[in-house]
Amino acid sequence: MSTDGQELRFEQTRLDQVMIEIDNQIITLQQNVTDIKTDIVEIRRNFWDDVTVNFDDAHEAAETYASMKQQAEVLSERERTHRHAQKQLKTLHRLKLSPYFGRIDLLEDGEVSSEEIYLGIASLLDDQDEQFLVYDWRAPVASLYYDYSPGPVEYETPSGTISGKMELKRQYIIREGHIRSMFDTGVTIGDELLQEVLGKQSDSQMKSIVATIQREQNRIIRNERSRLLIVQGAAGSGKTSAALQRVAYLLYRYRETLQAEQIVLFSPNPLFNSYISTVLPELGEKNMQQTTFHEYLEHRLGSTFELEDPFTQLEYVHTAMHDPHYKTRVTAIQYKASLPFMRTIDRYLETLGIANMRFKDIRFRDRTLIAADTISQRFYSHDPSLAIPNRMRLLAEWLLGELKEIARRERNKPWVEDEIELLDNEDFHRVYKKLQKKKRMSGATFDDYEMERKLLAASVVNEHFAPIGTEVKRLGFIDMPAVYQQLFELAKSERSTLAVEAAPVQWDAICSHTLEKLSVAQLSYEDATPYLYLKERIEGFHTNTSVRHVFIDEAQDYSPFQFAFLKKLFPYAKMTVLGDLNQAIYAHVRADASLDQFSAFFGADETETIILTRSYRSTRPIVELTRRLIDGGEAIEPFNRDGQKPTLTTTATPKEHATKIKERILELQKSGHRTIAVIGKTAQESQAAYDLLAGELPIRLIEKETVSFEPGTLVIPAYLAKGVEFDAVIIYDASAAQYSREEERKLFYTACTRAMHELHLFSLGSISPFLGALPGEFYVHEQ
Ligand SMILES: Nc1ncnc2c1ncn2[C@@H]1O[C@H](COP(=O)(O)OP(=O)(O)OP(=O)(O)O)[C@@H](O)[C@H]1O
Repeated sequence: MSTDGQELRFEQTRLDQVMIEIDNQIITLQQNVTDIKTDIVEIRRNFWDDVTVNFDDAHEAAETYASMKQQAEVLSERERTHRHAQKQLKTLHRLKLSPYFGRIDLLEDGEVSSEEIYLGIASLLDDQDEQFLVYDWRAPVASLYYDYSPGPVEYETPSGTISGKMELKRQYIIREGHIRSMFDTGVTIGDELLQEVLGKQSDSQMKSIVATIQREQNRIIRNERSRLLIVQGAAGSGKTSAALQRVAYLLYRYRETLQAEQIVLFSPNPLFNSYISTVLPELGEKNMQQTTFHEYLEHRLGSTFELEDPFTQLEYVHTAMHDPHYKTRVTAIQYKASLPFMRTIDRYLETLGIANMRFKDIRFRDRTLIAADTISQRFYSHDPSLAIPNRMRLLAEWLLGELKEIARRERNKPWVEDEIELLDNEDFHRVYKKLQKKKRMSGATFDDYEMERKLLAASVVNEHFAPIGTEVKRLGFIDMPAVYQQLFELAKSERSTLAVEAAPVQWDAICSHTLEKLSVAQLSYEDATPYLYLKERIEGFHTNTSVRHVFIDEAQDYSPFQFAFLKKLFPYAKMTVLGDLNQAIYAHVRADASLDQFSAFFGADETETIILTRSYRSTRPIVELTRRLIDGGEAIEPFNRDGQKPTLTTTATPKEHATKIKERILELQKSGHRTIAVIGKTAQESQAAYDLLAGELPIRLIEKETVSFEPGTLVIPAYLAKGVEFDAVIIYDASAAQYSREEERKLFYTACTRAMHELHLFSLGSISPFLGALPGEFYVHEQ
């Protein structure tokens, strides 16, 4: 229902007043900022003038120190105030663009008149600092706006529940100081506003959704109780959006204790990182830490192995069906992702506590200083009831002591003499000074030459031994690759005492294949987490205790093994995992997997699951088609936004195929779409598509290394398009040749659900059975 002219005038007048207030505050604050800056420059310039420097005696030195400290404190207080004022100024400028988006009139129980509460991206107080002209959308009272329609309401505050009656709920679209439209809304947050927001052209960056957060999404954003929050949501249902607004909410709610650095988001790929990077700054918050699971693995394992990335693994799964090892590898991918495999490693660790731990010789100049056997004997001489990492630490201490002894003996070796001859003047000078100091200190007289030689020898040896010591401190004497390799050797041998839990029938072949890879220092993606887990259990877990919240987006792509690992890694963090099993594209995700598997990690009491079924990204006709591609798709509700039906074009030859796609791209460009994506099944197919199209159109190929994209036309493999969206999507080849195996269904679904306004499918030859199974009414078939 739209409101009448008088109301509109009232609202515009109020808005004008708020705009004037914002301008006034900007002017005052700007002046403040300039003054503080002048102060800072002044303090820096005169820092030493205002400090009395005198080091004549201990008392004067202490005075000097105190005066310097005081001056430094004044400076840092001014700098803090400056940063704070700058932040406020930025907030005011953001408010100026659109001071608020909603209003609720709340009559609290026991009050005689209602309060008009305006909601925006930040709070704004009047010039007396008394009345809220705008409330931050994260304030407790603001939850009413998202949770209720007019009528009886209640909300939680830190001091208890407040109840009352909501008499009005209104929404605005404000641009440059003018109310462009306003609606009084009912149950959901205005369809009109959502229609307007969702109907816009996409960008290469995600936008914030604070003005139109839906009730279910609000439950995710404001959830504070659960240790583990699981969000299962259809494609385009706002999982990522809810996650990001949740970060903003947590930073506001716990602003005294929580820093952005204590929140980590695991995202599906580097491109996605840049896609979402502007949302939090837009909301006036710093970005949380962002990484991909692979980046983490790489950081921990990169130099030991040639580490396969998940996209290469995916590429293999979708292109190497004719490889004789294919079945073995796919089974290995699934098994190594499982908890039975983790438990097998746990059992292996128990056996290592008793025998078979693998060590490296500590070597120097082609000589063994301490043999692996000696290290092993020492390791097993420790009390076996001590945890392995503790025994390793004791071992490292012992080795450092041994090395010190060896270093002392080493000083008389001929190579040391030779190196001394090669030393330059500076080294001699350094030793000479040391010698003088020693003499002064001891008051002794000794043979300078003899002493100098000794010192030089010690210095030469120490320099060579320092890296060995560092390596020992890093526990580099453990032969980790051999320990991991041995797991497969032992598990394979028939006499093995190591029971492999739930071993697949191809286990022997898996062992042989894994050993082959390891022998050339290659670590497959499926081995990376188990390897790191084993390493951590031996060396001691590198837990991160400062992180308070971990967000895992696209959680369906994480294996139980990886999730268990992450839980150990962040022992004090609450977890928010968001996913959609219909978009599970990795081979390690079992067909019967469910996000509920994660709940076992924390137990039912500490876990909450929220299901999002409404899809906002795509138009109704697109959702009508895409939801029929998957099992259980009838539960997905399209948001009622109209648009063209998807099209399907079948072509007979590659030439015709390329021509038709080119024509379609040109049409889409003409009709004003900002982002157009040609989505290939794999990198291989995307490269082929790019080669065909690039000569005649301005088009960009997105590869796994690409970290950001600009609006325009691009070719992208489906797995890199995960989490991202485009105005128009062209499925490069929706033929049976590309998408017919069950494993390809989810990849196909993921690709199609990237479209916001238009979806065009092209098929070279006969169409995919996934499409063939749909009634023709869901797309327009073009020849
Ligand atoms: N409440 C909302 N108001 C406005 N836009 C919304 C809302 N919820 C979701 N959207 C929009 O819908 C689109 C999809 O949202 P988002 O990417 O967060 O979904 P998702 O569930 O993470 O999707 P996917 O799993 O397919 O990657 C985005 O353009 C987002 O801005």
